[in-house]
Amino acid sequence: MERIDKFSKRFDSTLLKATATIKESEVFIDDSVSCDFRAIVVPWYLMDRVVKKVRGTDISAACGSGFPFGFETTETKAYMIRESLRLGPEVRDIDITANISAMKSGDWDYFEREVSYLSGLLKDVTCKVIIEVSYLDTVEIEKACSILMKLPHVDFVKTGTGYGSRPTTLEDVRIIKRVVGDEKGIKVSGGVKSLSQVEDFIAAGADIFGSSNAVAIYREFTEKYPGRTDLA
Ligand SMILES: O=C[C@H](O)COP(=O)(O)O
Repeated sequence: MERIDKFSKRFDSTLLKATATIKESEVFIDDSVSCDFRAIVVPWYLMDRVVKKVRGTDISAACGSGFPFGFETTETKAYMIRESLRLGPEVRDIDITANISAMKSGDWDYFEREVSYLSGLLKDVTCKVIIEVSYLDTVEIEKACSILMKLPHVDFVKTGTGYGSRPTTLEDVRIIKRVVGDEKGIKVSGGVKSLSQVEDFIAAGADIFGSSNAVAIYREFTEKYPGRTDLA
């Protein structure tokens, strides 16, 4: 797991709502760069703009594969990964959405085969797998995580897309943490809106966050803890 020593580096700052415009994305990218977040995510067809803006920094231009339901064929998802990596070395993260239908069907062989293949394409890039916990029961979350534990190139279990049926809960994170321990990181995403939520999630085992509200949360942090670089 990567070392995090700065609060801003806990955030993948995301703008993925359906109505995101080019202008809004450009302002969003500039604001996110100024906060020095871990990564920036905008609609895929605009990711080249992120790549240009983060060049020369350690901010990652993070791309998705199969967002937001994971329904594409495995080869289509592999193509999305290869296309993303072709944007440049600034793409240091790929967030793969696992096939939610396969998980709900109990087709865990498909889930494992697909994620194993796709994560294998990402040996030098951080690989996160979104399991969209809002649609899973406890047993399904545990099953998905136990499979991800077997896959060496999976770095993070990611909880959601922001398009699920509910925000991630503390209990979701506790369930994941019980299975993955310190072997995999946990990225909480979907409904993360405030600093107090972030503090509670970290206490439950979360490491990093995907949020469309990262700029506001970062400002809340700097106001609440002036002079601090990270949570105690
Ligand atoms: O993948 C990250 C999501 O876009 C986060 O969505 P949200 O912060 O709007 O819930």
